[in-house]
Amino acid sequence: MRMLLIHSDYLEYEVKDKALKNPEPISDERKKDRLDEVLAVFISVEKVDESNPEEVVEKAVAEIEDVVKQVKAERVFVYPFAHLSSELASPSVALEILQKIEEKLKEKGYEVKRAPFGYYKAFKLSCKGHPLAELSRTIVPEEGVSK
Ligand SMILES: NCC(=O)N[C@H]1[C@@H](O)[C@H](n2cnc3c(N)ncnc32)O[C@@H]1CO
Repeated sequence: MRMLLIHSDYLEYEVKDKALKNPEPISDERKKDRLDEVLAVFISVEKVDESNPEEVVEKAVAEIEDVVKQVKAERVFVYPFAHLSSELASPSVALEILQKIEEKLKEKGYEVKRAPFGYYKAFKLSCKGHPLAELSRTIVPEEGVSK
């Protein structure tokens, strides 16, 4: 999994078109959305993640929480982003992992939104520009260790 984390004044998106034959079904209110004072987390789920999705979710949540605390972000935007890797996981596995990341962060008490999966989206982002405002993380499951 590859993550690009941008501490932002805001992130807003608008769904434009389907990018997959069967994108995630979404309600009207999720066609456009915005969060202010947010840690935007752009995530490419990778093929290697399919060997242990649970472990990858756990590690991703830990990394996101670590950055949230460092930058003192007030909320998190999980953003599916298929452009950080050339070894992408299947859409079904990727969506499941992204939904689990959202769920676990909410369980920890964070205010979280997740941008719709399987669409082309317009987005606006205002990066805060401080030294920790732009970070990347790579997460891989342990070799052959399955729970
Ligand atoms: N910018 C627009 C876009 O990326 N659209 C992507 C993601 O929303 C989603 N997607 C598909 N596979 C993946 C994956 N492995 N990881 C993350 N997202 C994925 O499906 C769209 C087409 O690839």
